[in-house]
Amino acid sequence: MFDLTGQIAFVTGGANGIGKGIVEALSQAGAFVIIGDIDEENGKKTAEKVNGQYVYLDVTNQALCEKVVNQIVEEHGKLNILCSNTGIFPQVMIEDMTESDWNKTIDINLKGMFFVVQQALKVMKKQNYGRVILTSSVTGPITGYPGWAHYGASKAGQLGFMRSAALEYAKFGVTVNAIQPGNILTEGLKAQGEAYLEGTRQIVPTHELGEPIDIGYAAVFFGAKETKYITGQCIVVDGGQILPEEPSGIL
Ligand SMILES: NC(=O)C1=CN([C@@H]2O[C@H](COP(=O)(O)OP(=O)(O)OC[C@H]3O[C@@H](n4cnc5c(N)ncnc54)[C@H](O)[C@@H]3O)[C@@H](O)[C@H]2O)C=CC1
Ligand SMILES: CC(=O)C(C)=O
Repeated sequence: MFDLTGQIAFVTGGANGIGKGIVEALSQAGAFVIIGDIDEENGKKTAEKVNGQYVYLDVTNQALCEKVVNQIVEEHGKLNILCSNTGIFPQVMIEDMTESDWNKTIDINLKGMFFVVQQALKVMKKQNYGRVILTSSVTGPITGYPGWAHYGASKAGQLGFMRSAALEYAKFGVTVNAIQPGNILTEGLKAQGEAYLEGTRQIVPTHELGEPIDIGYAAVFFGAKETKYITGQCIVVDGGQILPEEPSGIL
């Protein structure tokens, strides 16, 4: 079950953090994984670790997204799985938020996702097969957090995009699904500061932050040929963070 041997997978933002966890899980399941990231040093290291491949990719560059996806197909003959995972989450309160703050987060998280997914969907439609997996978040679609209004909007926007994409491509054997991580210990999350991390440990029922591989296993599930009848859906991977109705529900 869930054997990805022979599958070609592309993971954006795969050099570090959650993307790296996705790369490792897909690779463990047998896929050949290509990492697209602006971080060349760590991208190459991660690729080496899984006997995969690194390619420079800035998801805000539409022409580059097209070129990279086409190069993957030229070199490997196909693209079975796309994990659109790149994202940033700087905190800034609404009153202080500049147009540039807003644009940067939306450009990377939402427009960048569109640029990559659009190219992959074209290829997958021709193949009559594909698995597109977005890394969204609980933040935006389900929860909020001070300083993450632009971020939450980008992550909720991804799910809006996903539902229409799932409908447009269902008859071509392509599924489009999303993972909604809670708090996963990555460099990006560490940048929020120790007080944030400790506060979060207290409100997650497991009292632990997630590991990148926890998201990777959900990506394997959505990436498998067996999950062909699931499209336009989300899996929350958050250690139960969004469940309690009030604080005494956290034991
Ligand atoms: N860490 C967490 O708790 C959560 C993270 N997420 C989402 O998971 C995804 C990954 O987050 P983390 O691993 O925590 O972040 P991270 O900051 O640890 O890693 C992000 C990766 O994206 C790459 N990247 C940044 N800008 C790029 C660009 N323009 N083009 C290509 N690559 C670029 C970075 O080089 C890095 O490798 C993001 O979409 C984030 O919103 C969602 C929920 C929770
Ligand atoms: C960064 C993020 O989406 C969190 C912590 O939910």
